[in-house]
Amino acid sequence: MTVVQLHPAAAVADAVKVYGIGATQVRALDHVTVEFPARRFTAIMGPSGSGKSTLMHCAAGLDTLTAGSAHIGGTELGTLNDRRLTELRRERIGFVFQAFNLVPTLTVRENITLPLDLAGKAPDAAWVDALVDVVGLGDRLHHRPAELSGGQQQRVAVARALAGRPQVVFADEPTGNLDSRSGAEVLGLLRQAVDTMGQAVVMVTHDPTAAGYADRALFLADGRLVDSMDAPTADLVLDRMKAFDTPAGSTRATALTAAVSAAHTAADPATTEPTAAAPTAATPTISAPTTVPTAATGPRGSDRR
Ligand SMILES: Nc1ncnc2c1ncn2[C@@H]1O[C@H](COP(=O)(O)OP(=O)(O)OP(=O)(O)O)[C@@H](O)[C@H]1O
Repeated sequence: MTVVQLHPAAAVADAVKVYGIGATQVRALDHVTVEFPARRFTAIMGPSGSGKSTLMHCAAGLDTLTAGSAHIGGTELGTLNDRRLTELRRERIGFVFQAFNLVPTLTVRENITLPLDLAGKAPDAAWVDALVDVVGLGDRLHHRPAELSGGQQQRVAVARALAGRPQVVFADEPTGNLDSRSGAEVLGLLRQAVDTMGQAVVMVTHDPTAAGYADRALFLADGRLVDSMDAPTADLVLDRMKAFDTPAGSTRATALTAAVSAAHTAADPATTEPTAAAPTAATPTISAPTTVPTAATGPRGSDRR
């Protein structure tokens, strides 16, 4: 029997990020090791300034590490020149930002296919149609972003992130500008992308309710990975976040650092993918959904167990 070496969708190892020099130096990441498995939804949480965005930006190749390494699949980002890194971000990563970041002059459909157009690739019409159905914007395809609600715009952004069948979608506070109902729709879409399309999703959030949609929540404090929670619920995450506000919580966070780092270095064979077939833009890692849901999926805990 052939034994196949497996890779997570994304990972950082012993990641250090230092901003500034001398007295103004900030250690935003302090020896963080974490894997983001394929087909899993990971939430990154922690107090303001704990390094969440820095971790996401370095894992996604939007920023460079001071020390340590970052991988997308089997590719180490530090080995790529600027052109290859840009290609990798365009072809293997989907992004969803708090501010939607749609192009105002383009229609909904044009925004969804923009990453493919920029890459000079013909959109897979059946796949785009399936995404449009999933995000429920079939009657808005020729509208411009300004003619849509915030929630609708973010649903377009999610469809755009999924359009190229990326290896991983990074979402930075995707519900930060939305009311709770629109936020729930967007989170349901991300959950659905994981469950029905096999997508890996990594989301930075302050919101315990949002983290409740994830398979695992990671907690950062002072640039360190200090805790993790499988099958998080909003209440459990809220309780964990409250602990950061107390001296005891800080102490506990410090004590947990080593254990959590060690746990995350262990590969998860059930949720990783073959090295020999490390996906590229040409490797279909996501299959089109066979059914088109009529409503956004709820939090992981309520609809899957
Ligand atoms: N470009 C930068 N230059 C200097 N310091 C920075 C820079 N970006 C982030 N930092 C610092 O690094 C630390 C981590 O910032 P980061 O934005 O990653 O935290 P965060 O957990 O995402 O915070 P928030 O929840 O408030 O968005 C903070 O102390 C921040 O001030």
